[in-house]
Amino acid sequence: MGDVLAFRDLTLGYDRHPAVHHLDGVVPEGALLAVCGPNGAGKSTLLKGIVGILPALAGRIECRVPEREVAYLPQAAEIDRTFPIEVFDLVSTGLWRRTGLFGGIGKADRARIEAAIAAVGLEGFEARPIGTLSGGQMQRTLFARLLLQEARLILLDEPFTALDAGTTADLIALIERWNGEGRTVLAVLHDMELVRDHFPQTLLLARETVGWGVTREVLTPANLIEARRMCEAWDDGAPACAPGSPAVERAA
Ligand SMILES: Nc1ncnc2c1ncn2[C@@H]1O[C@H](COP(=O)(O)OP(=O)(O)OP(=O)(O)O)[C@@H](O)[C@H]1O
Repeated sequence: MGDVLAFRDLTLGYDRHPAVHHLDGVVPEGALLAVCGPNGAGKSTLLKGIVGILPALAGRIECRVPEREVAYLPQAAEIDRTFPIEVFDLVSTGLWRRTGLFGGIGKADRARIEAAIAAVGLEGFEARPIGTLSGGQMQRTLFARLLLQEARLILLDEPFTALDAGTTADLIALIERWNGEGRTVLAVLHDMELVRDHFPQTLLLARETVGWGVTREVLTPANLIEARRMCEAWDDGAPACAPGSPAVERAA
């Protein structure tokens, strides 16, 4: 198995101010990688760069997985819960890439959607409008959709924020199942204990890389202090130091 992602002197940012600076490294296929760092370290920005929402200011991302095989779960705050859609229909959108936007849902697909809803413990919630769900139920719904996507590369931005221990444990079990199937998972996480227990590899980011490798070697007290120091010292108004470059280079 090769690498699914490679970052080549990557700089990402907003209005030409870098938020992720000179990132280099590769993510091997099948990795279970935590992306950690203080608030404002550039973690969400990195995921947005990988999915192509944000073009590179300099350097590049090589993504060896076609777009249809990449799944992305943004932070809960970025998801519009007022959209009038029921749990079943939202979960069914996990099949879009296979069925097409207007493709019908057959009997087999209905069974798969129901199985995904059951797998996240939401049986009986199929007809509930998503606006009436609790935060934990909403996150379970989004994981059910991810289950149907069967993506090779799964990007999760703070998937456990504000979830109780039971919901977190259930969703971690799903992540470990995906990883056991050979899928690559990158998750932005703030809970260092959870990372140490479940994520073998960690990228510690503070706009630049503080450490990247085996979790227990990266998440040392010295590295965590250094990450905080680097973020606090960062000048948000600093210009990017190289001219613009193409966005994500992606496998067809
Ligand atoms: N849309 C935007 N426009 C301008 N600046 C932005 C935008 N989004 C993020 N930033 C800035 O980029 C920097 C990195 O933000 P990012 O959201 O990637 O951090 P993070 O590590 O995910 O933080 P957190 O842990 O707080 O979610 C921050 O200084 C932030 O203010």
